[in-house]
Amino acid sequence: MVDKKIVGEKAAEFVKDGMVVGLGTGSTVFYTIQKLGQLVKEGLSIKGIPTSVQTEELAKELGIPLTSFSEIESIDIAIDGADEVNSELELIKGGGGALLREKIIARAAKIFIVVADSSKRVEKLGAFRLPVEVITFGYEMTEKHIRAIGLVPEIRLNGGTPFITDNGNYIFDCQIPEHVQPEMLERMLNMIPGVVENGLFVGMTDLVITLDQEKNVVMLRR
Ligand SMILES: O=C[C@H](O)[C@H](O)[C@H](O)COP(=O)(O)O
Repeated sequence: MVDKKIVGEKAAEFVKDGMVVGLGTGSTVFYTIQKLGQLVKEGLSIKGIPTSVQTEELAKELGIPLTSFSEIESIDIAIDGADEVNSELELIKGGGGALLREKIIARAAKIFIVVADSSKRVEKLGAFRLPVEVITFGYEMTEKHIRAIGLVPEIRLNGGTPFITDNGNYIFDCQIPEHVQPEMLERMLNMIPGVVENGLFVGMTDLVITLDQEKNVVMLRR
């Protein structure tokens, strides 16, 4: 909890007056958003673009002005959490089900910052099952195709029924093969009809804000 707060709040230092800011989703970036809410109250002028309904509600509660893609040309900075980060700054995201909007916003951002306590740092991606967002039509067939490329998918449930994303889709949480290149897997999955997006973020992260064993803030750059 404390670790998430330290890295989350640190990221707010990168946000400057006048910026359009991609607001991520989850319990780490929660602290960034809280801090930004405080700075806005103190006079910081920014526009947020949220990656989920949950974050939109939080930002509204905190008084952070929001914008949308119909009003902006680009995003100056996006800040988000991650479920796993490797040494190449490749990520698995989507534990909270927000991966699709998160990837759209990360891709649109000039700078993409990840806030991740040390528990998220891994040598190899994959201990955390990879979230894959699929449309509901034909999802049984989509599952077979995902299985056919070597993954072991399991539909995400919420109280016994399929979890529904903010976009009205389902999520398969997938065990991924032991020796797989994240970039190749990201592409292969997105070629399957019915797959909308997957939680591999490759070549997108500019900076990871994390902690070392002594709890000092560490910046990992690409
Ligand atoms: O869909 C959720 C997002 O990808 C989150 O950024 C990710 O799950 C990390 O969340 P947390 O900071 O709560 O561990």
